[in-house]
Amino acid sequence: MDSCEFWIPAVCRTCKIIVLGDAGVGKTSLTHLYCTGKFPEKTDSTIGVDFRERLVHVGGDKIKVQLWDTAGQERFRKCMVQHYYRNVHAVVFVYDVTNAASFRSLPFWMEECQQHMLGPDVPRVLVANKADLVTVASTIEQARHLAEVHSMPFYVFSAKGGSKEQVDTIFSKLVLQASKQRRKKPEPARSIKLPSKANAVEEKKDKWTCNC
Ligand SMILES: Nc1nc2c(ncn2[C@@H]2O[C@H](COP(=O)(O)OP(=O)(O)OP(=O)(O)O)[C@@H](O)[C@H]2O)c(=O)[nH]1
Repeated sequence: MDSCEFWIPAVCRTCKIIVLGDAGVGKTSLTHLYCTGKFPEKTDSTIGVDFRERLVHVGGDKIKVQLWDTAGQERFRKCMVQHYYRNVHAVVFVYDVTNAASFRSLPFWMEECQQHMLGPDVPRVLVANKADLVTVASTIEQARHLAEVHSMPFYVFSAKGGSKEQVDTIFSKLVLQASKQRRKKPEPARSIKLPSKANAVEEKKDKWTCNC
């Protein structure tokens, strides 16, 4: 992981990426690989959400990539759903090539994004994970087609066998796209707003600038 040079003005931007897909498709493994460079030997079902971060340099900017590794199991996610979708800058959809049901669930995850006002301007990618276990009857061609229809980059990947460079390719393109997208958007009008105490923590998280 790159680190902030302590003597440089400590300002960077945060890019919030949510990782969505059925339980067990490898969301935790993928985000872990990106943030630590290693495939985790053991993972537990995510409850609610896990956060992982990595500092990267994109086109001269310092960006804190904040990954929201969401729970795939409905019972572990329903209380958190509203929080996942606040101020999202990019989305990673993951399915498991050995699990056709996880492929069939993709429209559900896309629909959920839409319901939470994530429009097509929010960059997204589709990852077909566990390619090391790929079988003849795999869904890869259908997934490639789905990605094309939704204008998403598509990656056939293995969090287990994939290298740090490969996982970096998936995320760095997404972060670059998200940061370009953000530049296009006008700054929100400045107004005086007194946040309630309950919202204060969430408000703080939503800001693009941070001290790190
Ligand atoms: N062979 C193989 N196994 C993988 C790969 N990615 C993840 N796994 C395994 O699949 C299982 C589930 O992985 P997780 O990363 O916990 O899946 P998840 O999507 O985060 O699951 P939830 O937190 O329940 O939503 C674990 O046993 C991982 O070791 C992969 O690329 N290849």
